[in-house]
Amino acid sequence: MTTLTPTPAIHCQALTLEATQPAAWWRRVPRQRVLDQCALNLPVGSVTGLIGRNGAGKSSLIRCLLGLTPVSEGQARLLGEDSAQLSDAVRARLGYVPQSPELFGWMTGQEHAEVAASLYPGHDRAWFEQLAERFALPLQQKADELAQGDQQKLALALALAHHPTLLLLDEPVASLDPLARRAFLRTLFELPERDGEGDAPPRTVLISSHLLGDLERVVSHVCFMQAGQVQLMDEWDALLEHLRLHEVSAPIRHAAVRHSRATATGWQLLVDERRTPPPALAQGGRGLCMDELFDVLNG
Ligand SMILES: Nc1ncnc2c1ncn2[C@@H]1O[C@H](COP(=O)(O)OP(=O)(O)OP(=O)(O)O)[C@@H](O)[C@H]1O
Repeated sequence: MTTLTPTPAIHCQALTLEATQPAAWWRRVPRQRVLDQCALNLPVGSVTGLIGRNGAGKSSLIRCLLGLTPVSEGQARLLGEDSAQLSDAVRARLGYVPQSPELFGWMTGQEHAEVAASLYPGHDRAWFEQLAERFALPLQQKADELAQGDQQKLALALALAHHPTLLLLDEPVASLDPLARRAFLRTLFELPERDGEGDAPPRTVLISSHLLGDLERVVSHVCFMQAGQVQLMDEWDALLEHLRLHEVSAPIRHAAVRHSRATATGWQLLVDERRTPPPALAQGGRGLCMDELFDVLNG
């Protein structure tokens, strides 16, 4: 009997984007590749935090996944279709919020909703208005007159209003105040249940953010990026359970050591207990929160 593997919501392999401009003079090592052989497999219903330092390649990856930036090599698939040739049916199931909201400055929130309704057959006006109320968003004001955070809220409400099956959010909460951030993250969490009713597939979310405390509360998976590469991609609960930080005097090379870095007093090793560590690393060590893991991976 053959077992069918469900189609992932996002799949990419060997995704590479060559830099089109010369490397900046201030970079010590000229960067030829904005993305370098990125591979991802995000199951339907997952909420994945995309994490990395400024310039790691998060926005570029999201744009390549969406087919907005043509890749130099490799392939990406969203909801089972090639990103470079998405059908209208798949486009109608996507929600995207770019880092800087793309709004029409002269139009009010209500007018934006009318445009969204003409583009997305599934646009749900009542849900859009509920979201606006939840985010305390003034819908009668022109986008140009909205504060930066309110512009971001409008972009979020518009992206959520047609109940997308797959949401790609590029630093969606960076300008939101703590109340609005909590309201948004609560909404994000509620959505799969809401759409899980009936026959609708659960929602998949890829969200980039530097607010790791927030991400830690909502994600099922994490993808750490560094210098255009996927550094670590896994289920967050599995990393919490199996990844341990060991402080040692000398580095140890072993398949269980996922990352090592020198410190002032010795070495820090990130050890994955699922890979049968050597005796010296089989016990001890300590678990890490997302902030600490970020520090170790980028230190
Ligand atoms: N077409 C291009 N040619 C050359 N360099 C590029 C190109 N596109 C992006 N870059 C550079 O690649 C790097 C990755 O940019 P990107 O915006 O994807 O990073 P990011 O992880 O989203 O950063 P941030 O957290 O600051 O938003 C940056 O240094 C950017 O300037």
